[in-house]
Amino acid sequence: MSASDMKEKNPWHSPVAIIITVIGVIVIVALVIVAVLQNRPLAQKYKYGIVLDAGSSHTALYIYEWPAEKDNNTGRVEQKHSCKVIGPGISSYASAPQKAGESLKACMKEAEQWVPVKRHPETPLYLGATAGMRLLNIENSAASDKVFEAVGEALQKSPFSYQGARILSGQEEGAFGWVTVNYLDDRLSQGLETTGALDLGGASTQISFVSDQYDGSESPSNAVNFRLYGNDYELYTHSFLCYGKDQAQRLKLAHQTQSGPNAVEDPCQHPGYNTTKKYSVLYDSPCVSNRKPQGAPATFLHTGTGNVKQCQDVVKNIFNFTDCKYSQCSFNGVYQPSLQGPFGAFSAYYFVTSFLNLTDTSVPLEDVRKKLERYCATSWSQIVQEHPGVKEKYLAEYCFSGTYILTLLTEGYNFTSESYSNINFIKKIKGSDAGWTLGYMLNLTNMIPAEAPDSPPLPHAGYVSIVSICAVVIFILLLFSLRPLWARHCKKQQIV
Ligand SMILES: Nc1nc2c(ncn2[C@@H]2O[C@H](COP(=O)(O)OP(=O)(O)OP(=O)(O)O)[C@@H](O)[C@H]2O)c(=O)[nH]1
Ligand SMILES: [Ca+2]
Repeated sequence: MSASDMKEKNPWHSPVAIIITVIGVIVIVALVIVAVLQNRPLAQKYKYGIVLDAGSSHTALYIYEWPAEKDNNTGRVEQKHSCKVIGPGISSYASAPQKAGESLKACMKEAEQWVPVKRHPETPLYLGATAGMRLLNIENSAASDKVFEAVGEALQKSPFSYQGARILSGQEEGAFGWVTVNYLDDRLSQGLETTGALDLGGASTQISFVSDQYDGSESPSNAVNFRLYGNDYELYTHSFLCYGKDQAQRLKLAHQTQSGPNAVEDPCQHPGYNTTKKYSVLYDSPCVSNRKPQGAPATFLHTGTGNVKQCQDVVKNIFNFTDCKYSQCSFNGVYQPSLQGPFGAFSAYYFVTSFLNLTDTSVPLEDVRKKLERYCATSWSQIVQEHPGVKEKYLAEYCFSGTYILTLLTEGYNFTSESYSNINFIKKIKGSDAGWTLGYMLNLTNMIPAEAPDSPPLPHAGYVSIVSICAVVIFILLLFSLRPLWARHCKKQQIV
């Protein structure tokens, strides 16, 4: 037998064997590629969104980040960075609107550093204004328009995709705060019992929670309906304009100055506190402007007596607990269903309680009151001496703010000694600030689906295992199918 004959008759060179081998190799390679690529977590690429929270007391910028794939995944949006704008809130620039725009520039530049350059044009940028601009709009809508114009001009110059600036309604502010807290806690995606949200700002305060008692039929204006991840939520929410802590302080002082316009002896200030204040500043807000005493002098002397019980009585005066046309109310004739579930309390609730070491709500309410009593009774000079790094503006307010918070929670919202322990004073959840901004962005970018997303039937490791097993089985079958050819080949070799 010639060498060429051998080559022709060699079963390894028969067309069937070659086809089987080629197909086998292709199938195995294809399966391995599929196993590796299928459902594989791709190299992480991120998308970004920016929200400016134009509050009454200041503006803050938040940058959010999430993986570019699977936007709908639970709890995947995280706060990457925040920047506090230097200066007051944008509503304070009513007489110099241009400065409102300029004040945002430093934080906008910072945002450019935090978001990768190639993502700039596709990154949405929103500005939401809250109670400060609501009040300015009531007082002087032309001035409020000018502030928005200036702010819009400044933001349009940024490389981001500017989506507009607007005033949020109190309802939106409350509802988006609730979405943020529950999203960050992964409660929405898992259909768990939700957490109520308590937000205390400078000019307004919000309460939002789900109650079995509330279906929106009584006081429909307090209802917000959501369908999120396949679950329906009927949320109760209310925003009290003028009951943020700065405006509440004005309401209280306005009440106090009614009885003697030259001086206010204030139980909510520390003994020894002594400052001359301008009436024009105190009454420069629609929350109190109609209460200015006739023929009041230009200034009044504000002194402290540091008595928490009397402070509580003065604070109670700013609430109306008597008028209620509903089955039950919080205050000022506003309907509120019975409190239910845990609550997250953020913004000034947290600033104040953390300063006063009162964030532990397992401490009985009576002990909390006693602690506050001791704090308020401490002389102003001692307070200043003990807190050298703290801004005097804040320092002068903690006695009032602590008393206001306890009064608002217990007398206003009807938290009892027992339900008080359901409150968690929080600043951040898993690294993201609690507040309305994240909920606002999730809503505007449609990032929370109404229906539960389809989860893959198997995790990535499961796909790889199954495909590997298939590949091994096919390889074994291939070997078996080639066995007769291999046997014939060996036989021929022996003959030769
Ligand atoms: N003690 C303390 N107070 C703060 C701090 N930051 C803000 N505040 C005060 O806490 C109150 C609430 O602050 P924010 O939650 O920022 O209020 P805002 O968003 O400007 O106001 P709204 O538009 O009513 O929501 C205001 O009286 C602020 O002056 C802080 O770091 N420490
Ligand atoms: Ca706020």
